[in-house]
Amino acid sequence: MNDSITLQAHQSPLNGTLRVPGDKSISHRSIMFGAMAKGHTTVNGFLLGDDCLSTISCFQKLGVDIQVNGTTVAINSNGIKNWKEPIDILDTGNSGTTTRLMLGILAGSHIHSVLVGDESIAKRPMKRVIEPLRLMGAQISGRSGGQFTPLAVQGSQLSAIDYTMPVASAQVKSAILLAGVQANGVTTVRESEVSRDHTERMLRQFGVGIKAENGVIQVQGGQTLRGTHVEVPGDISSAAFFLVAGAIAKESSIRLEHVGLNPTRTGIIDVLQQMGAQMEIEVNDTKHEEPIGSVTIKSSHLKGIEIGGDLIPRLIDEIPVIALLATQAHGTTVIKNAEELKVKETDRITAVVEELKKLGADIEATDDGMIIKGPVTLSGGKLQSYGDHRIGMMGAIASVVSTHSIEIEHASCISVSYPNFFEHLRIVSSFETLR
Ligand SMILES: O=C(O)C1=C[C@@H](OP(=O)(O)O)[C@@H](O)[C@H](O)C1
Ligand SMILES: C=C(OP(=O)(O)O)C(=O)O
Repeated sequence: MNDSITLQAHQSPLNGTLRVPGDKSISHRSIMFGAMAKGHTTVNGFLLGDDCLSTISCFQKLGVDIQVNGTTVAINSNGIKNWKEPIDILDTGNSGTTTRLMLGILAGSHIHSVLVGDESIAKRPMKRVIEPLRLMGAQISGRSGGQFTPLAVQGSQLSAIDYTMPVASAQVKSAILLAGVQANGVTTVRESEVSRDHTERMLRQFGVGIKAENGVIQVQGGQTLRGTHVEVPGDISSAAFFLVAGAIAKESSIRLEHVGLNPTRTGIIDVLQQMGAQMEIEVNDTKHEEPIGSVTIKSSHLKGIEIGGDLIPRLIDEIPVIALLATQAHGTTVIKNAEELKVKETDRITAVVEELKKLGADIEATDDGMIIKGPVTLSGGKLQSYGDHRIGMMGAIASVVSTHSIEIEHASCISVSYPNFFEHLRIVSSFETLR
């Protein structure tokens, strides 16, 4: 597919106000929980990205009535027990979240289904979800003993487990909790590093009793979800690209409004603060389950830092753009404990290092992250996206400081999480304001 995009070297100030599209993690869950619930659910600010559209199409194949009107979605369901068995495969596209959370949901249902995704999904590890689900009694088979898609799920009555997570993963945690809501008994999930907690927050919103304290989450099985209203904040993972752009471009100021500021997701803000970025944060909405606010960032003199430990799950998807940020910081930035990057849409350690090197960055891969030395003047060139939206956007943002134009190959993959990304990049580079 020839869908490359060339960005002229910008090197001028960036200015403007943006409202980034809805949070991807929350958008997925709003559809899943609305489909599981009895009654009517409305969603505001839904992300019309390819991944979330895959989630909608899977539930429509299960017979759930889902109406999309712009970024508002209405879901009418009689609960899981009334889903119909699909005669077609459920296509989860490029979405790890859809694939893994649906495994947990479908394992406890009454139906048979087959989950298939794209080439990237076929390489991503599913054993981490299948293993705990099988301990609950799930009947799942797939390639290599159920490690990879396509995966066939024969729904059955599940039993609760007490499970200690071997990896910090909100997808694994959520799959177990969503199976747990349907199981006999109390399911306990223990995490040593806290991962995003949207599932816990949203289950509460749907009327489910759930306890979460000090990394121990417990849910009693047999509870019924009740339809509700979900307000989706802007995605901080999308905002991250413009936070970095504003910090590294000269004489710039970018304001991002209506962004989700859930503390399990704001590692990027911690990193920018530790690097010395000029930033203002206002939390202006705490009436919904998820805190929402505005972040303004200005061109900054940045210094290299060490990023690792329990900060990693709080910024895992932002690491590609953080690596770009580090190329413009004074000193050395070390990113460690981030081996999970190897099993995302692509191996993001290799992809980031290879592509930033093409622009002249001083960056080297390590077993669990990367080491970046800065500041370095970035050149231009032809970059690969590897079909990975976050790698594509990292390359595009590099053009705000590069000396020559940057071509991004297969840039259409960016619509997985940020369909109007290039429009927003144009807005901040030409002083317009979007409301
Ligand atoms: O639960 C979620 O919505 C997500 C969890 C993270 O994945 P892991 O659970 O694999 O860390 C993240 O990388 C992904 O983009 C979305
Ligand atoms: C890893 C990501 O998503 P998923 O796991 O849902 O494919 C991402 O959006 O960066």
